[in-house]
Order: sequence, then structure tokens, then C-alpha cells
Amino acid sequence: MSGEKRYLVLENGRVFEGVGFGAPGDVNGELVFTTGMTGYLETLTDPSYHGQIVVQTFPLIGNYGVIPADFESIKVHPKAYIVRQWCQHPSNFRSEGDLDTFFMRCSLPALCGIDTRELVKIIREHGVMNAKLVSSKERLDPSDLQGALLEGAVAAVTPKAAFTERPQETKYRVVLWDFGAKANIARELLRRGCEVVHVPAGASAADILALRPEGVVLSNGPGDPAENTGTIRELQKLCEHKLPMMGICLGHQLLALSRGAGTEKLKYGHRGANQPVKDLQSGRVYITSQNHGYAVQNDTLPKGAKLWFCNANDGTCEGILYQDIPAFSVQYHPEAASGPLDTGFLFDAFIKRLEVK
Ligand SMILES: NC(=O)CC[C@H](N)C(=O)O
Repeated sequence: MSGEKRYLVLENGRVFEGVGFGAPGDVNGELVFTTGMTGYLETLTDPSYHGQIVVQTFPLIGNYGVIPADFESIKVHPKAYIVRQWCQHPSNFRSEGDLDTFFMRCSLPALCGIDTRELVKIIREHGVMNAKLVSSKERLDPSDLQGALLEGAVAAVTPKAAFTERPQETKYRVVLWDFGAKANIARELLRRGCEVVHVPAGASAADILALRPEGVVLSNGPGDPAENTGTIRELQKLCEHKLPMMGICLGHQLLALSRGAGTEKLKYGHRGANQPVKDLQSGRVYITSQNHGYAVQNDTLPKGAKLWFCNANDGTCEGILYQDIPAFSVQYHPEAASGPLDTGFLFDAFIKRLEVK
């Protein structure tokens, strides 16, 4: 642990002075907060956080240590990590160490000892903004924080080449279009007898069809969905083949864009494990895990796309049921990890569609 003074500088010039831990180094990124009380390992290893500085609203993080079996990918993705307090003596039979040692090993600079409640209130009022974590008072000038910092995010986390995961007994072949997929998406599919062929973001519709899948899952991923113009074009072509499709988070946004809908950046996004979404068919509300900054605009849904779920807090689009193609998509994470398993039934609904094909 460095124990040195570190400064968090916000785009609006506000500075928080705290104590550094984890790796040394100055970084900048988009500052976002997550409200999950647990699940910090899943958050740290979720590729959708690529390029962001993540603040945990829960004041004490790290109590159950570092458990590699809970990771959602093999890497830590945020640029920096901010907590009120981290636990120096984790207690859990599965733990392999503490956060500080882990962050030093994976080169993640972190900050503790600031008033995270005050910081989160600023983000909520001002909206998401850029920030930097620096260790010298000489670097407090925020003028280098303007503009988008997240361009090309998907390219940084998508696999370089296709690879396959096999279940004990294969019933179906599913392509997972992998924009930085969380591991639990593949686990949910494997558990249901799917061979999962991960394909990189740059795959074409023809590449995917050549694999002869029974269905396609579009994964989560980082950054602004609208910048993935090549993928959106290929997705449009793929839709003509009427394969069963399921989109999750970024995958949901890309599918909507390929059908002619628009996306927008939310003021501060939804990140946490207790986001309520309402099923507009049944009226039932589910508690879901979420991590996104953009959303599909409800008033841009094309003909053939029906709003299925909306966020019970702010009414934004949380899911679409397509009627002209055999596809549905959700803005939240049915694979949870971490978070409630309420909506795991969506994987069963997808498998059902593979059966009738
Ligand atoms: N988890 C995700 O897939 C996030 C999608 C997209 N990058 C967003 O922030 O909205």
C-alpha cells in the first residue's frame, strides 16, 4: 500500500484529497458510481467498465477478499477504483488475498479515505464526467479532461480470435458475439447444453452464419454503442436470416440501433445490483443487476419492436421484444454476477426458441 496522498480531480475542477492504495500511476477516465453492496470482484473484472474510474457507494469494500473463481473475465478493467474504506484483513475461506496486494499485481491505482457520498451526489447532480487520479499537487489542473475518453472501447476488450467452450453434453450451438462478454453469460448457456462459440466484435454476418449456429447471443461491452458502426451493419444483415437472438446490455443497444432505433447517454447511468425493471406485459417488477451509461430511446423504437421492460425508477427502456424477427434483448444483466437471479428465466426463453427452430 502506497499510503501516499492522492488527488481525484473532476472535470469541473473539484478536487478530493485521499490516500492512495494499489498500484502507483496517474490515470484519467470517465467517473461512474455503482451502488452494489457486494460483488466488487465481478465489478472489477466486468469488461464493460473498461476506461472508467469506478466509485463504490457502499462505504466498506473488500471484506471477503479476492476470489478468482468469482471473476467475470481474466483482467481488471476500470482505470482506477475509489472506495471510502477498504478491508485490510478479509475473512473468507475462499479468499486468496486483500485488495491492495491484488491491485498492485494488476496495476490498478486506487483511492480511499474520501467522502464518497459527497462525490456521488456531485455525479448525480452534474451527471457523469471525466476525472483523473494523480499523486502530485502540480497536476490538479482539469483542463486535460475535456472530450470523450472512451473511443474504441470494444476493440480493447473483444477477443482477438474466435474460441469455443463446450458443455458436458452438447444440445445446441450458440454464437456469442463477444464485445467484452462477462463470463457468466457463457456459463448460463453451457449449463443449458449450449456449445458457445465466442466470435470477436469484428466478425461479419457471413462469418457467423458459416458456424451454423442455432442462435446468437449479443454480449455486453464498454463504450458508446453508436460508435460500433461496422458491427451494427453486420447485425442488420444477420437479422435477415431470422436466427433466434438474445441481446444483453451493449448487445441490446446494438440490436436496437441495427433495427433503426436511437440511443442516448443517460445523466449518470444505472450501475448496481438493485435496479427495478417492470415487465409491461405482466406488470411484474424484477430486481436486476445493471451497468450501463447509455439507453435505447423509447420514442425511437421501430415498427416490429415492442417495449417489453422499462426501468421502474426513470421509465427508460430496459428490454425489447421484436415481432418481425425472433429476437429479444434486455438492458440489464439476466446473468447477474453479481446480483439477483430474478431474470435468469430469459436464458430458458432463449433456449426454447432454439428448440422450436
Ligand atoms: N454493460 C454494458 O454492456 C454497457 C453498455 C454500454 N457500454 C453502456 O454503457 O450503456
